[in-house]
This record gives sequence, structure tokens and C-alpha cells, in this order.
Amino acid sequence: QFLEELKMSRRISPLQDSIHHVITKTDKTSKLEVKYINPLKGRGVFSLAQFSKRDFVVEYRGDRIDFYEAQRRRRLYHSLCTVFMFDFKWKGKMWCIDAAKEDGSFGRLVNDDHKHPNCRMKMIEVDGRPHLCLFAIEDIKEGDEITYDYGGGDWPWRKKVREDTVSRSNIKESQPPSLSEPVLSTCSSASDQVSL
Ligand SMILES: C[S@@+](CC[C@H](N)C(=O)[O-])C[C@H]1O[C@@H](n2cnc3c(N)ncnc32)[C@H](O)[C@@H]1O
Repeated sequence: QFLEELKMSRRISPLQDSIHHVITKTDKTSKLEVKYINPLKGRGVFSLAQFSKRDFVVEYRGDRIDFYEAQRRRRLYHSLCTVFMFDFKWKGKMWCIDAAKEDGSFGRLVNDDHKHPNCRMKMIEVDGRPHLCLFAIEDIKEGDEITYDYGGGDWPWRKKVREDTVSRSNIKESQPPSLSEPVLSTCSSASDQVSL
């Protein structure tokens, strides 16, 4: 509550807000809720209050692992888990946030919208380490689903919209894009890195 009031009085910038949530490993539970949508989409994250354009919304929290560990886990995981592994480039190398573990955090449950997303994933550095955070790219109203563009990858649910032929079983067999085509491609460019 105190933080919200500080932010409202513009004493906390979206970046400072994101750093606070990264450090405290907290989500905005008073402004976001997780709801079940349908069997195809599963759960999603919804806004309980207004967000303004540029606001920090949620961190995509998970294990930060290097390229080789990501490859190892991809070989071990079922495809239902590999969809929670998001790749990004940092300091010239590929890294991955593995959010496969159900840890109650909200970021891992945000769904894809490549046509009209209301958030964008950006990388921030906190204490010299990279973190992936979603920031609003437009004003978000109470009740709106939080979404962002997962980036690359021929995601099966996108095909479903185009072709209307993909069954639920195909989605279960879906594979994430390869590391040469980072999912969070928007995070790879320097312009998306929020500097401290
Ligand atoms: C990172 S998880 C997001 C949370 C997921 N909805 C859940 O309930 O665990 C990614 C998965 O969500 C589903 N998903 C995400 N965006 C979707 C969309 N636009 N349409 C349909 N399913 C989607 C797909 O099953 C995908 O494998």
C-alpha cells in the first residue's frame, strides 16, 4: 500500500518499482489475480486495478540457468514444462529463466498475445544479474488479461487462430523454439534493456 502511494505521488519510477519486487521476490497480489480461463489457455493473469502505460507489472521469476543447463533440462522435461523456459541474451551469451516449477508466482502464468499485447518483456539488471520483467505498453483496465508477445516460434495456439485445425493433443506435443531463435527475442536487443 505504502509503495503504491509513493508511486502514485511519482516518487517511485517503474524501474524502481520493478527492482523492489525483484529484490523482495514479490508479486502485486493486490493488483493482479490468477484465473482459470478455459481448457485451451489454462490459467491467466488478470488485472484487479488500473496500470498505466510503462508501469512495471510482474517479474517472470524462475531459475536463471545458462545455455548448457537449459539444453540439459529441455532433454529431460516434458513439453508441457519446456514452454515455461524462456531464453534471452545477456552479455553476449544465451541464458534462460526456467519457470517450470509451480512456485505460486504470477509471471509464469501470463499468456501470449502477439497481436494486441498490453505488456512487453524487458531485461533489467539488479545487483549485476539479469531479470525479466513485464512492463505495460498501454493503459491496462481493471479486469483485462495481462499478455505479452512470446516472440519467435510457431506457437500452436497461433496456428489454431489461423487454421482452426489444431487440437488440444497437438498443443501438448508443442515444442518451444530453438535457442538460435530466442523466445524472448525482444530481450536480446540493447534497446530493451532498462539501464539502472
Ligand atoms: C507460460 S504458460 C502460461 C500459463 C498457462 N496458461 C497455465 O495455465 O499454466 C504457456 C502455456 O499457456 C498456454 N497459452 C499461452 N498463451 C496462449 C494463447 N494465446 N492461447 C492459447 N493458449 C495459450 C499454452 O498452453 C502455453 O503452453
